[in-house]
Amino acid sequence: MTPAHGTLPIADARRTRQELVRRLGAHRGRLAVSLLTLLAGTAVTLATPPVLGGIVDVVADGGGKDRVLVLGVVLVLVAVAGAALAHAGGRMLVVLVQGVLASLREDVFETAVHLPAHTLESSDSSDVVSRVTRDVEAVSDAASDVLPDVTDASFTIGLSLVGLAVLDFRLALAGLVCLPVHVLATRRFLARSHLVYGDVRRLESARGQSVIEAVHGAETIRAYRTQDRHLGELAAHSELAVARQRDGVRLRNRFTGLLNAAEFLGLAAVLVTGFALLGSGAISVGAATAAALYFHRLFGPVGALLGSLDDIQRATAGLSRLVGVTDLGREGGTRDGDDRAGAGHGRTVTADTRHRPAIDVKGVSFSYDGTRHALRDVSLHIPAGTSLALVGASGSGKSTLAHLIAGLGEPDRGEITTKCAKPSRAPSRYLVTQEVHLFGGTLADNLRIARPTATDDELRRALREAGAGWALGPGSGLDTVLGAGGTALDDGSVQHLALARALLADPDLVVLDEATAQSGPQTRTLLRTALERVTRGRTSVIVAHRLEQARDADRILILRRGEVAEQGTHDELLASAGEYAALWQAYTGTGPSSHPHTDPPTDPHTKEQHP
Ligand SMILES: Nc1ncnc2c1ncn2[C@@H]1O[C@H](COP(=O)(O)OP(=O)(O)OP(=O)(O)O)[C@@H](O)[C@H]1O
Repeated sequence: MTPAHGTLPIADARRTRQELVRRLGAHRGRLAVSLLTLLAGTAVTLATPPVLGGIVDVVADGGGKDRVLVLGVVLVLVAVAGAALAHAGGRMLVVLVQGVLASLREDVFETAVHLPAHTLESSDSSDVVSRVTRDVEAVSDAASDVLPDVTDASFTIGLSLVGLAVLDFRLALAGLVCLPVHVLATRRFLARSHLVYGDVRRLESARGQSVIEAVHGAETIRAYRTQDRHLGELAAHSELAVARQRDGVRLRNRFTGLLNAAEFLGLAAVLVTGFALLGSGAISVGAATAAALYFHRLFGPVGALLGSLDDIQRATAGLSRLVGVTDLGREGGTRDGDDRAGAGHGRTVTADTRHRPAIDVKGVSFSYDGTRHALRDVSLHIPAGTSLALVGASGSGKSTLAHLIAGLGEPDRGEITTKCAKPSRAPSRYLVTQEVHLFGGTLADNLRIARPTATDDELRRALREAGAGWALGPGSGLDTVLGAGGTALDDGSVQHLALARALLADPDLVVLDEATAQSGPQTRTLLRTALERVTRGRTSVIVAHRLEQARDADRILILRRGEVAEQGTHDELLASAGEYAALWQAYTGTGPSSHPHTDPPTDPHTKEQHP
């Protein structure tokens, strides 16, 4: 019953860059040292071509062996120093970037683990899995294998061109002949590979989703004998993914071919220019040799740089997907009653009622399948700090509306806005549903999911206020182990714990969907008190399962087939003698009254079919 569709968000290029700069900026000192070390390594090796050119000149002039020997020793020293500096700089850079990535990875895991169950459910589970595995891997591999090479290659290219220009600017110009081909090939490659790699990742995700669905639903698939259909779907997804991967390989081969052509063109231009300059006496044979060597030195780095582009593209795509997840946690907004969004960001304990939002729902329509409306043109207003009860037959759209207000999903039409008196931060939202997860661990662990910093006293207070004082009685306590292998709790008790979590989370907006559906008559009064405690002073939306919950709310909205049938206070609605008044009469058996003297025997809902 979740209105959200689609996959998890992906950060745009600007936001991804911003996040990268922010994370790297925190280590700018170390970053500068590693880059300077790499630059120094490249600068040292710049001496190689002129020294080799010097050897050529010495030999051509018939110079002594000693000078050749000295130049030979210089060559060795240059090579050793260059390699040592490149190694040290590269290592420093990798260690730094891996550290930054480790913290990003932790944030992604943290956010993913604490995402509201409904957000996870509404996205393909393989999307989440592929982000925390393949995307993290792609970025991490690029950081270790590609980044040092790319940095080194960039420095080598820049400094080699400077070296060429120092020998003779005409040689540098000749070398630049290959530039237009490089630029054109690269632009074409980047424009297309971006799409192709995006598609490949999406198709791989879809293929993963088919596998996960088939595994999860194996029993059902067997029972309905739909193995062939599922295998067919899986094969179709695989074929699409492989076809797109093939497009990627083709694109890359074409790109590499163009790069090679450009390099040979450039080398030919440098050799011809060197020959001409030598003929006019402008440069020596040694200088012409050095120029050819400088240009030849570019082959490797340019190839490495451009050849890494697809790794960089892949890593950038992965990074955008990772930042998309961490941004979800940063928004800190919606969290499920059973799940806490990322620790450290989001959850706010506030006694400041100015953060309680007023909610405006304007002309909201929503459909799960694009044909039947679950909600149609719903408008309502919830003043800050007040409660609204949603009443209606089963299937009338209560849960859909409640989930949309909780921020899970976007309406197809219309808008839902929140406004608070102190708009310094987004109001925190909390959704309590019937599906309450208990994690393996102690009672205290299970409560601290809602507020990790809560003291034992705060946990006890929350339990008492949520009507779960039994959890502190003899034989129980905060250290009681719950979940598999521990104490089993009945559904009603679990609901009490869910409400205790809501109290600990102390949200500005609380949405209670079926929060008390499990209660038997004995616990009903306790839960009613707990519910009153959770909603008191907070903006709250309650999917009312019993009409006394509606009576306790500040306002009531009756939904019929996804549309608003009536809304008002309990007394107003009784006075208007409409649908709510009729329900109330049937519910209490007392006729119009604001003081029912019996607990209603049954849930007043009947199943409703939408047109
Ligand atoms: N995940 C879903 N996919 C498709 N249709 C859905 C989904 N969840 C609900 N619906 C449909 O949307 C309509 C509104 O459902 P919704 O659950 O919001 O009603 P409700 O009033 O909360 O019902 P209940 O009291 O039984 O929970 C119904 O027709 C229902 O069948």
